Amino acid sequence: MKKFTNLDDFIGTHFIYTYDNGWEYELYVKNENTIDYRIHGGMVAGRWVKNQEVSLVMLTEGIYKIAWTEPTGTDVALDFLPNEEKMHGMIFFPKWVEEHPEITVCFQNDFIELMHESREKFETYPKYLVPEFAKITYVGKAGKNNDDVVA
Ligand SMILES: C=Cc1ccc(O)cc1
Repeated sequence: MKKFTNLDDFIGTHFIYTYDNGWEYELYVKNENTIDYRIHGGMVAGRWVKNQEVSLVMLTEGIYKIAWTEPTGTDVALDFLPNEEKMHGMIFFPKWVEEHPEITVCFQNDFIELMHESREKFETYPKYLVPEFAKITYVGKAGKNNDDVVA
C-alpha cells in the first residue's frame, strides 16, 4: 500500500539514504521550503546544515523534487521516490569544493562568511557533477519544524 501520496505526507519526514557511490546522507524535510541535513559518509562527511531554504514540489503522486543553491555555490537537485525506497541526487560542486572539501566540513550555519569568502577566493569551474541513485534506509515521521532531528 502506498504511504506517500501528497505533499503533506512528505513534509516532516526524516530520511537516511546511501548513494550507490557509498556516500551516506540524512535529510529532514522541515517544512514547505526548508530542510536540515547531515552528511555521514563521502567526500564531505561531517558537514551539517540547518534551515537551508529550498524549492520543494510534488511532481506527481508520491514523487518529490527538492532543489537549492548553497552558500558554497554548490547546487543540488534531489528526486525522492519514497514508496520505492529510492531517490536520485544531482550535485553540482564548484571546483573549489572538490579541491578543498575540508573547508565545507562544519556546522555551516556558524561559517556562512567563510563559505562566501571561499567561493570568491577559489575557482568555480569546471564544476564537479555527481549524479547518483540512492537507497533510502530509514524513513521517520518527525513532524514539522522539529529542531531536534538534525541537531
Ligand atoms: C550538498 C548537499 C546535499 C545534501 C543532500 C544530498 O542528498 C546531496 C547533497
